[in-house]
Amino acid sequence: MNVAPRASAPLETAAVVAGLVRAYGERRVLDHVDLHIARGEFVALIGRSGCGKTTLLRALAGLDSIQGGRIEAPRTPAVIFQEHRLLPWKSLWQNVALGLGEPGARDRASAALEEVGLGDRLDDWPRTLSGGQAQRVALARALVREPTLLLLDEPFAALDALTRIQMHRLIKRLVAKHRPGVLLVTHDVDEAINLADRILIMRGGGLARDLAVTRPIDAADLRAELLSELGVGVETD
Ligand SMILES: Nc1ncnc2c1ncn2[C@@H]1O[C@H](COP(=O)(O)OP(=O)(O)OP(=O)(O)O)[C@@H](O)[C@H]1O
Repeated sequence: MNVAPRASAPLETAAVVAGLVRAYGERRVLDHVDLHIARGEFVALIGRSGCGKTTLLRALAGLDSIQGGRIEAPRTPAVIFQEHRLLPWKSLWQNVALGLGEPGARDRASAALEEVGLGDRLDDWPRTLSGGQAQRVALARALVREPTLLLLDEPFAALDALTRIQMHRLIKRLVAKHRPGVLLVTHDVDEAINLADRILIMRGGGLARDLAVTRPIDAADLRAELLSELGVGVETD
């Protein structure tokens, strides 16, 4: 029997959010938010301080209750925060292997640490790491479980500019390889432009804009558009 090939493979879903409501008392921070993230897609979420970015990320992570709507993700999402959140009393490989279970946990942790360039530091302690190295371990710990959804809450914000560039390259490479869907919360417009396939602008309890980033891009134009959307404007002197 001949089976006709499908014209285009359907996008594998990393997360679906429909009609999401998150409220503190009477105040709705998220007011009917809809969002779809596909596997392998890198989505950046930007918006003014206090608009609800972290609230959306925490709801997706299952860390907070929601007051309406639904969130579907095929597997438990992995989350990386601004601080590394490594356990100081566990070695690097033990941090990465947390919850993996035997057998093979050390080997899997070792391979994950190798991927982030720390394969020679397995038995070291978190306190011996720089900020950038600690975030690499957090990345290894997130990816070792092959999550279908990776949630990033400003993980590069506390790093110096050069380390941030290195981390951008690393995460781009690892996302292309492991293909989780990614939601990155960031204040940094240039970071969003550099990393994302789509940039969402959050405003007034919802996603006000959904901009596809098609490369090659005119970064200056996109930057100006994003700044204008964020109500910052561009200096002209
Ligand atoms: N536990 C809480 N109780 C009451 N209000 C809260 C709570 N957590 C957050 N909020 C409010 O919800 C709104 C959204 O907060 P959220 O942290 O999601 O914003 P954000 O966009 O991530 O901000 P920032 O960019 O400054 O990190 C803010 O007005 C905040 O004051």
